[in-house]
Amino acid sequence: MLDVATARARILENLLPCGQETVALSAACGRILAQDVQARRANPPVCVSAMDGYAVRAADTRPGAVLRIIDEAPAGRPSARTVAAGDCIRLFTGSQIPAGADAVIIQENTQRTDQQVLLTQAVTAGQFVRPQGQDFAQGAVLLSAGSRLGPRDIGLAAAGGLVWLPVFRRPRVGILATGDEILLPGDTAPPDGIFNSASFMLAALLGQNGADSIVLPVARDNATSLSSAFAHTRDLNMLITIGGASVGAYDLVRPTLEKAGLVQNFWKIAMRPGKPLMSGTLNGMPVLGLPGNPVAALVCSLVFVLPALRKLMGACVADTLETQTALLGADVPENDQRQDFLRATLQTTADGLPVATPFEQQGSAQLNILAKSQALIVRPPRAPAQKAGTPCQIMPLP
Ligand SMILES: Nc1nc2c(c(=O)[nH]1)N[C@H]1C(S)=C(S)[C@@H](COP(=O)(O)OP(=O)(O)OC[C@H]3O[C@@H](n4cnc5c(N)ncnc54)[C@H](O)[C@@H]3O)O[C@H]1N2
Ligand code: MOO
Repeated sequence: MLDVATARARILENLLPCGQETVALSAACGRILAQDVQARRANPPVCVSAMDGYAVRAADTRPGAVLRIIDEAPAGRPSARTVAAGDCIRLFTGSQIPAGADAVIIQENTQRTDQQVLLTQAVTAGQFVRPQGQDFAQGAVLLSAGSRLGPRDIGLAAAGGLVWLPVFRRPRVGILATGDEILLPGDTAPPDGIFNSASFMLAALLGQNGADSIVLPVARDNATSLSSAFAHTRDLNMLITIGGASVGAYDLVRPTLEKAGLVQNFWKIAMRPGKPLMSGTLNGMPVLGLPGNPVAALVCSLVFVLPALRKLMGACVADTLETQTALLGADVPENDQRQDFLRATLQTTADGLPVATPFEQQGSAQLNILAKSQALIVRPPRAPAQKAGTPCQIMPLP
């Protein structure tokens, strides 16, 4: 059986971003930038005042100096006058600094009498002046291709005068649950039916991570139903199947996909939960066949589907699984040949160290325990028995 790291690398190696589109600033948060973005103008575009006060020539200022107020220039209404020796212009935070002036004296350090102002202090050249381009110059690269746009990036792009941003398309990911026993939540018959938890869990996870996730109608455990479902996947960027991946007589997903033209990349990996994972391409579209046990489907989604999605979105993906160090909160036994992903709670010691305590029950159908877990403890194949307090690797759960 393939190890987890090799399986991950083989899934990621041939994936390409889904193409580009432009979106308005207001729709760009969370998207991945497809090209570098340059400022259309400098910020600030001209020298502006950082305070409410008077534009002056620093050389004219000293305690007791009296200056003539020759104009008033609110923000957005620059003065056409030039500040000559002995002059000043009334201005406000954000006002353009008028010609001739090189500093701003704040109004608290002045006493105004009609058209004159008495200074109580001197100021130095440049005081309270925001120079043109202080934040960024015209043409400066504000945002780099491949970055995920957050609220602060949107603010920066807006400050640079951008209206539209080039982003990678949101990958369309189809989620196809399979199984004769699978019901929509809310259905009542048959009484032994299993509610489709996995599709809704994965749709939420993928939607939260930038995909357009499409929950497809459940396919039944027969070749006719499965082939008809596969026929409707042509416009997807990735297909995720759930269930029917193992070795039972009704596990028909892989054989039916093969009849439809699947080129198999691999099937079965040394992972718990997640052993029957399958990877391949159907007419060029990446396909991941996840195990039906919903906890296995979720763990495989975190380890394989999310990195694949990031690659389809044009984002950077680390070469290896990203884990953090914690201390074991309980003894764990020797591991077998499968890399283990144990559901665990997280606490913090008085020294601020994270402690991960695995649940006693680790069933791959136990969604209640999954929902109460905060992390997965990642144990390599053949890890020896370890005592509580030993360092371990964890993946925090979203
Ligand atoms: N003889 C063997 N049996 C099994 C093996 C094996 O190696 N030899 N592997 C086991 C492992 S590991 C897993 S994981 C499961 C995976 O099986 P399948 O992918 O074929 O999944 P199903 O049999 O279709 O379903 C398993 C289980 O999950 C429930 N299920 C399925 N889909 C959903 C869904 N969308 N939402 C909620 N629950 C779902 C289904 O009812 C079953 O109970 O195989 C082991 N067997
Ligand atoms: O490894 Mo299977 O994937 O849950 O039990």
